[in-house]
Amino acid sequence: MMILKDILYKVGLDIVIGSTDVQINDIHFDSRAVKENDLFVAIKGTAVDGHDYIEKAVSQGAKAVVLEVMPDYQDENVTYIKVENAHKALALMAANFYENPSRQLKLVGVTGTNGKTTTTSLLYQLFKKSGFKTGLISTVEILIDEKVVATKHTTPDPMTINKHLAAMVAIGVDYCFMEVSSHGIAQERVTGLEFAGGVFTNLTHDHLDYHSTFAEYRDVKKRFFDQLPKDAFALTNLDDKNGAVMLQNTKAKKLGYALKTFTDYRAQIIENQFGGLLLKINEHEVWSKMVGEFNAYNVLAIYACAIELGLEEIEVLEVISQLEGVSGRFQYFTTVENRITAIVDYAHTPDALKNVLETINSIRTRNETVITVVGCGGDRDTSKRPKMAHIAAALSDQVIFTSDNPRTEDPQLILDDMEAGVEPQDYKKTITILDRSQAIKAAAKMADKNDIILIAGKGHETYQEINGVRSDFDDRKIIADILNKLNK
Ligand SMILES: CC(=O)N[C@H]1[C@@H](OP(=O)(O)OP(=O)(O)OC[C@H]2O[C@@H](n3ccc(=O)[nH]c3=O)[C@H](O)[C@@H]2O)O[C@H](CO)[C@@H](O)[C@@H]1O[C@H](C)C(=O)N[C@@H](C)C(=O)N[C@H](CCC(=O)O)C(=O)O
Ligand SMILES: Nc1ncnc2c1ncn2[C@@H]1O[C@H](COP(=O)(O)OP(=O)(O)OP(=O)(O)O)[C@@H](O)[C@H]1O
Ligand SMILES: N[C@H](CCC[C@H](N)C(=O)O)C(=O)O
Ligand SMILES: [Mg+2]
Repeated sequence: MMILKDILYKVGLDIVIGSTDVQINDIHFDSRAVKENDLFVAIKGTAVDGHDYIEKAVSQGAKAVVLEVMPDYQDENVTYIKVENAHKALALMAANFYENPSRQLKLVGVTGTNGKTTTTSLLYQLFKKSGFKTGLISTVEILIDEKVVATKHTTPDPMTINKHLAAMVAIGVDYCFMEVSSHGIAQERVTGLEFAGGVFTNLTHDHLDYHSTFAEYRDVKKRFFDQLPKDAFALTNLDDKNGAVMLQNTKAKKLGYALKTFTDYRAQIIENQFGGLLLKINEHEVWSKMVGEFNAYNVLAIYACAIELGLEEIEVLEVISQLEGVSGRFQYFTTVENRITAIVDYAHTPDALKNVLETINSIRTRNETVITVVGCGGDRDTSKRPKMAHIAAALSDQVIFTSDNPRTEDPQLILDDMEAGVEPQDYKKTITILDRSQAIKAAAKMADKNDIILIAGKGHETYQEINGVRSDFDDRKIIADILNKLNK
């Protein structure tokens, strides 16, 4: 409960009709959740306009409404507040409502197309192992130190973020690592949070349905760094074409990390095998269980971040060698009988798929066959479909195209979009099997002694969404069961 006036602190108000001296129980941006004495925020969304639900929210007991356009009909018992940007207002009000928890711990945001979950989860593990109470807000889960909370978004809405940050503060969490998605920045989900640091991983093709051009996608990511305070650090990957752009206008301390460019934090790959990476960071050799060149970037980023947050170099390097891989990211096992390796990876962008397949190709020791099972999500960027199919076919020996959360789309049409990207010389390598478990089964049947099966796109996910309905589905369980049944 909080007085409306206090909730509105620092929210620029255009027009106020009614009193701001009223008690507010809770804040909602969905009319369906509004109860007696709540505040409703009307948001113009991508599907509908929250302004159409103002009367409904009021009829359910809303005491105040924050909006961008004043309605013709106004209830005299309700306070109406017009703001310029309701997304921004919601974020600032959420921070006020939970008493600005981000200021009471050290919050670090990680943005970029790929590597956010990996980097934040490794940072969480690193700080836990170094003895701190730690928080994590990620695609896979939210962790309030050791308490696990399920999540549906990479970057949740501002009420959810602030609620969980407040729960972290309440139990004495010192550091929280969170993923900052481009949707999150564009929709102001992270506005009003005080960050101690920001990290940029990389920028490649994704979400070009939502951000209409690559330049727009890049500029949204940059906005996160533009908003960092002076005493924060801004750490960027200088081997990425857009790495330097992120720091152009930031007030924060500018830092770089790279394998190929001379900058503040540098690493060298000495060995890259299935068992992990041997890296040289600052003249020290460090072993990591993470696999592939792309993970060398993730490891270097967490090292730099830990140093910037004041941890001791030698201790950090020691802990890095103990860190485990992240759920559904290059998660693999090998069968006992025929030494078939099955890898489940969350590669759902062209660049991620290319990295994972190049990693597999560079570290396979014999002439094993690489069999890839991959699909593309429905109701998401259609332009990445042919690109992902092209990469899968070019870099594998056999490919099975299949479904990955078709959502409301016709699964066959998604596969048609994908197939259009396959080069004629690769046609004979590819087949399509709509049903994902059948596709995985076919891959398992094809696999011979020492072969490698990559199952890409779903990683940690435990569902398959078809026609808007989610059913239980876990790539890891399915491949393990089938290989077991086939006695491979
Ligand atoms: C495209 C997108 O990002 N949509 C997000 C957005 O919803 P929206 O703007 O589309 O909302 P809308 O349905 O048009 O409704 C507008 C407003 O009317 C309200 N409403 C609606 C109906 C009603 O009866 N009453 C009512 O008040 C809604 O609550 C909303 O406030 O704001 C909602 C609240 O924060 C999000 O849940 C929703 O995420 C949807 C479900 C989604 O799928 N988002 C994905 C694309 C996403 O956000 N992904 C990113 C990045 C993923 C990654 O690459 O890692 C993420 O951070 O997860
Ligand atoms: N630093 C990196 N550079 C390029 N590719 C990476 C990197 N780290 C991980 N990947 C690849 O991208 C996939 C997704 O990784 P991760 O889940 O860490 O990314 P994310 O940014 O959190 O993705 P999302 O946008 O879905 O939240 C991995 O499974 C791997 O294939
Ligand atoms: N956070 C990403 C994840 C995609 C994962 C893939 N399995 C899919 O469903 O498309 C998105 O919403 O675009
Ligand atoms: Mg993620």
